[in-house]
Formats: sequence, structure tokens, C-alpha cells
Amino acid sequence: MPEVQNDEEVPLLGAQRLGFSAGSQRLIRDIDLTIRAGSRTVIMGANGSGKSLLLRLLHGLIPPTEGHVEWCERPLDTAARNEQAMVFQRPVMMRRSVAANLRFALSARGIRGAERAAREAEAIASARLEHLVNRPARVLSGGEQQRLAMARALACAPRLLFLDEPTASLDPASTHAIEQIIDQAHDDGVTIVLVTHDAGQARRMGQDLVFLDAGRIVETGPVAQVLDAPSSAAAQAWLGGRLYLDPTHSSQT
Ligand SMILES: Nc1ncnc2c1ncn2[C@@H]1O[C@H](COP(=O)(O)OP(=O)(O)OP(=O)(O)O)[C@@H](O)[C@H]1O
Repeated sequence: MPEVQNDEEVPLLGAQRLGFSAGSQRLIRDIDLTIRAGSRTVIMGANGSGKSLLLRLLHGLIPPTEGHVEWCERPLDTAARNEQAMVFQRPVMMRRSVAANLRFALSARGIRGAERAAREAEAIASARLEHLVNRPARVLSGGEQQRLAMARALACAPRLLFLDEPTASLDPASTHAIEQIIDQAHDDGVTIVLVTHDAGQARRMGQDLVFLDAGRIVETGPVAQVLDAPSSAAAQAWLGGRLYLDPTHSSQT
């Protein structure tokens, strides 16, 4: 089974024979994956290869139609999901101030009073949002909203953070700010699973790379190894800027 390697030996998240079908379309299939505590895993693949779908399955946002996901070797339930967080390419902001968005997320996890105030202040400082704290979140720029989305996710102290193309719409400065927040979170012990199309970002942020094609893992390995010397035809084509259509695989089979 392809296994993501890293220094620590604790299997935080595991997927066994994970699959998702819609009608006759097998959109995700035969995914065996282990994410160890403290690792930084990058998921790459062409548009439509199933990266976002896989992230949603791993986070328990949608139920698999085949196989299962385990958290610390136990079924992925609501309590387990509360130990994870996810940030999307386009953050969803509530019609409230920056501070109120943070407070709401913390309250939803049962965190109130002095603890909530302390976490809110820490999150605002770490995302450098002090000057925007009373502004309606929905009028923030894309980069500011994404910093708030990161702050909101990390304020809940997740053990694992899923990131689905978090900088795809951002300029280089905002991208750098988000990457700094991810680095800090990782230094603080948060396990990172990042979907990106940006090979530079994969090199900066990742240790292990999982390459998807047509809903299945076709290659795994250290980021530099996969990017510099891909072994799969799909990764070779994608890195060479070519569309890859594997004649032996169809989503209908
Ligand atoms: N809930 C769903 N029901 C049916 N089909 C879906 C569902 N979610 C995603 N799909 C389909 O699954 C395929 C993979 O979608 P997904 O969004 O995971 O791709 P992706 O690799 O993240 O692509 P991109 O790089 O363009 O964001 C697409 O063809 C999409 O239309």
C-alpha cells in the first residue's frame, strides 16, 4: 500500500480501499493512504483528478461509497472531525465582523469565556488581522479573508489541517503570508495535508507527495523525488504541461 513516510510513527489518519462513486462514475478508487502525525503531505494531480473529493472524504465531509477512513485507528466520527480543520480555496465568511467570525467558530466547538478570548486574540495576532478586527469579514480582500480562514481553523487547535488550494487566488505576498501561517502551525505540531497545483509551493511546504490521476494514487514519494523524476506517465505528463488521458483507465470501469 502506498504509505506516506515521515519521522514519527503515529498513524493519525488512514484510508483503506477508499472509493467514491456517483452513478456509474468511480471518481475516487482504491485509495490506501496513511498520514502520520507531524507530517506535511502534498496532494497533486490534474484538474478533475479527484483531489478535492479525496480531501472531503478524508475529512468526513462526504461518506465514501467504498472502504473507510480511520482517525488514530478508530472510525472517523464527529469527535475525530473536531480534531481536524479544513480551509478551502474560497473561504466562506459569515456576515459578521472578523472577531465575531472567530468567536462563532470557537463557540461552535464549545470554547467560551476567557479561553475563547485568549484564543481569539492569539489567532488575530498570528494572522496579522489586528487592524481589521471589527471590519465585516465579507468586505475583506481575498488575501485577508484567507488569513482569517486560517486563523479561524487554527484557533480551534486542530491536530490535522486540510488545505484545498488555499493560495490559488492570491498574489505572491498573500501566498507568502499564508505559507508562513502554515509553517508556524506545523512548528506547533499540526499535521498538514495540502492540495496545490503549484510545484514551487509543493517544494516549499511539503515533505511527501501523493499524485492522483483519475481518482487513484499513481505515485507517492518525497516531494523533490516525484517532481524531479516522476515515475508515472500521469505525473510526467502533468509536470511537462501536457494533458494525460490513460487509455487503460476509465472512470466508468
Ligand atoms: N459530490 C460529487 N458528485 C458527483 N461528482 C463529483 C462530486 N464531487 C466531485 N465530483 C466530480 O469528481 C471529479 C473530481 O473533482 P475534484 O473537484 O475532486 O477534482 P480536483 O482534482 O480537485 O480538480 P481541480 O484541480 O479542478 O480543483 C470531477 O469530475 C467532479 O465533477
